[in-house]
Amino acid sequence: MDLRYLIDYLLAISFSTLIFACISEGRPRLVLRGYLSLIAFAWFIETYNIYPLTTKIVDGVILFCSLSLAILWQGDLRRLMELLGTGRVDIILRSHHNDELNTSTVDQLTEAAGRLSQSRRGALVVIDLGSNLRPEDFLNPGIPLDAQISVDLLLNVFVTDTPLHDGAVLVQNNRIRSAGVILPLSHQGLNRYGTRHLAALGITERFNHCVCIVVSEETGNLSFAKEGKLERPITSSRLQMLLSRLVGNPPRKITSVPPRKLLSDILEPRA
Ligand SMILES: Nc1ncnc2c1ncn2[C@@H]1O[C@H](COP(=O)(O)OP(=O)(O)OP(=O)(O)O)[C@@H](O)[C@H]1O
Repeated sequence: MDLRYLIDYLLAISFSTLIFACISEGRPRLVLRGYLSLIAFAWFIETYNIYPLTTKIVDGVILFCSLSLAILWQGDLRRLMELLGTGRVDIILRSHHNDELNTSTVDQLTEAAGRLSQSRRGALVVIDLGSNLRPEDFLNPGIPLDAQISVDLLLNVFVTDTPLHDGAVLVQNNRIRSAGVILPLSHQGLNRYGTRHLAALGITERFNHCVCIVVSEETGNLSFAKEGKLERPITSSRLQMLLSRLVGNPPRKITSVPPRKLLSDILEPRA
């Protein structure tokens, strides 16, 4: 066999395996399997070139499927391009986050969030768990702090009318890297959520290995964003449990701060 063909087959198999390795969810894997099978079929009939009409039809179907997938997965494709463009191929290949939280960070974050919630002070904390977030990933990278996490510091940052309270706090490697960070907004739920919550959705739908804690100024409710989904309202014990899962330790019992539920939250759509 021609060596070029052998290299071609090996490259095609490696590339397909790589794509499958990057997609962990069941349904997208099935869709991709169907799409790749179609491409293999098209290649087969084009190679022998004896059925010109069938070739044309299969080409048309592939074009249609490619366009449909581009529309269906536009968010994922954009994220993929962003990661490739910024040279972070390792994040695409990594299936598990490896920048884990430590228990002290979980305690400090939970306590600060609970106290901010009780005093109805709006807050947004992004926790980078291996996405290796960089200044270019934000609309505004904010002010670098590189400080040890403490409840007092978090409470201080989110005091209204101070320069840093607007925007998010970024936590990386169990330290506060920066504050006043302006995150990209999500386009989902535009008339359901305010900008603070849309910012939490925006960053977590672009980067899988990061989570957000949101404290609503309006209601005092706590929310937790992960993979572009928002869980709210949650109690601080639930928050501790969610964060503890990122450490890998079972949660310890703490005094629960019940979420305040407003009728507007139950009835949903917000203007
Ligand atoms: N893109 C962003 N990145 C980070 N923080 C943001 C962003 N947009 C808005 N915020 C923060 O959210 C605040 C405004 O919150 P807004 O009331 O619009 O949203 P919300 O989701 O309704 O929150 P809340 O329930 O606290 O009112 C701003 O003062 C700012 O601190």
